[in-house]
Amino acid sequence: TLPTLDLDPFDPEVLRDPLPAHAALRDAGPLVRLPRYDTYAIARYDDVRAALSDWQSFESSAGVGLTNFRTETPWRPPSLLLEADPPGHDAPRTVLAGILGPRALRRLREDWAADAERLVSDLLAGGSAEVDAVPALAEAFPLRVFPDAVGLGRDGREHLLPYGDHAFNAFGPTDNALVLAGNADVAEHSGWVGEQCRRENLAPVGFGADIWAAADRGDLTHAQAPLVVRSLLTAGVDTTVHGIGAVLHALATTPGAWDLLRARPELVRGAFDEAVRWESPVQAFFRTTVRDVPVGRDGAVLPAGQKVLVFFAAANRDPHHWTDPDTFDPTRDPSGHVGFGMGIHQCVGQHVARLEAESLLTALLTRVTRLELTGEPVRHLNNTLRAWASLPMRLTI
Ligand code: HEM
Ligand SMILES: O=C(O)c1ccc(C2CC2)cc1
Repeated sequence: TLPTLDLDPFDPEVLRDPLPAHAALRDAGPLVRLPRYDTYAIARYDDVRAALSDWQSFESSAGVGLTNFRTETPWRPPSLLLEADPPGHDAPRTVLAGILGPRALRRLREDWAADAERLVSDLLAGGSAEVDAVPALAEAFPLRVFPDAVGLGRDGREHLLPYGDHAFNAFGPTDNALVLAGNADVAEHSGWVGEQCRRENLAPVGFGADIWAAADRGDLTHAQAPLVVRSLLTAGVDTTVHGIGAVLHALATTPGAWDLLRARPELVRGAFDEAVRWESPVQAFFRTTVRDVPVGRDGAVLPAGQKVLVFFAAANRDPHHWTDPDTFDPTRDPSGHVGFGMGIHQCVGQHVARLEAESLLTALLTRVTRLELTGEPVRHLNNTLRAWASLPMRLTI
């Protein structure tokens, strides 16, 4: 029989410190039963990679949360990328990959660097500064550059973070406290987000306009276009906010890391990916088995029609794959990490995330000689996101 853990991965205390639970899952075996939710978990690096690469056996179109779209109603119309499989997944993915690809982002590099310098310069106008790096940097920078890059209007942008936070909570159990708390305001946030996806509400230049132009070219249908814009608004804000929070926390708490990056700016992009590996802002997503599928090499078989939680975060700290996995090492080569996923659903916005982080970190590294915590960091709990609510820091010039 399969190893079983009476673990609730969505328990607030597990969300606050998931590392012991991830270690227990890896130690228990390649496939572990979680009877709490009548589901399963895969946490070892090799088995996570295998599951993510085998989209035919592990589908996304039944949803990547606990809710099984085959038998339950999703809280919002399913994503045409995240909650779709080939062939339906193919066109929206190809369109977004072109719009968010490294070449397409070249035109943003200069503006985002200048905007990061302005943000940092304002922050340091009075010399060294004590800030909460979450609102002042991790939230402020993405919310300055990404809505403009999408082509959103000025008003209502305060809906973006709470909408995304609820969306990420809603991948968990829909009756848990975090989801219930979010239900109160979700209609308002969701209504605003839906409005912004309409062609007439998007600027003539930006990712949104590019999506509608793809529909004009016939690469998408016009009915699909707003949902593809919605994907950007759902996936593109909270993730980068918490990715930047993670790398700032990692740099402030790893002796010598800040000095190293000031001396070797070519390490900046790798350091962000190392932070995405180390912290895994997106912790885990579900898949649903299409057939009975073997997992691991000890004969375990996952029955068809089952939801299984695929733990990116646990794989990213698997000692059988990574040397000294719990250490944030900006000189490590983090390639192969699954913090952006792996396979056909691998993050299509990863280049946007990297450019945002690189722009802000470069502006900070140029001006700040020392980055340190001045108080206890505070976690922001979410069913899917690993996040900081507060990072009290001193930026010394
Ligand atoms: C640090 C920041 C980010 C992290 C950690 C992250 C993480 C991920 C992960 C783990 C997946 C795979 C989901 C799966 O396998 O089911 C994914 C997919 C996706 N991400 Fe990101 N993401 C980030 C930033 C972004 C940004 C900035 C955008 C948009 C501009 C974005 C848009 C998407 C979309 C649309 C998908 C679905 C791709 C598909 O299913 O083909 N992400 N992301
Ligand atoms: O397509 C979407 O709506 C979507 C929502 C959330 C994500 C998470 C993985 C970053 C990705 C896509």
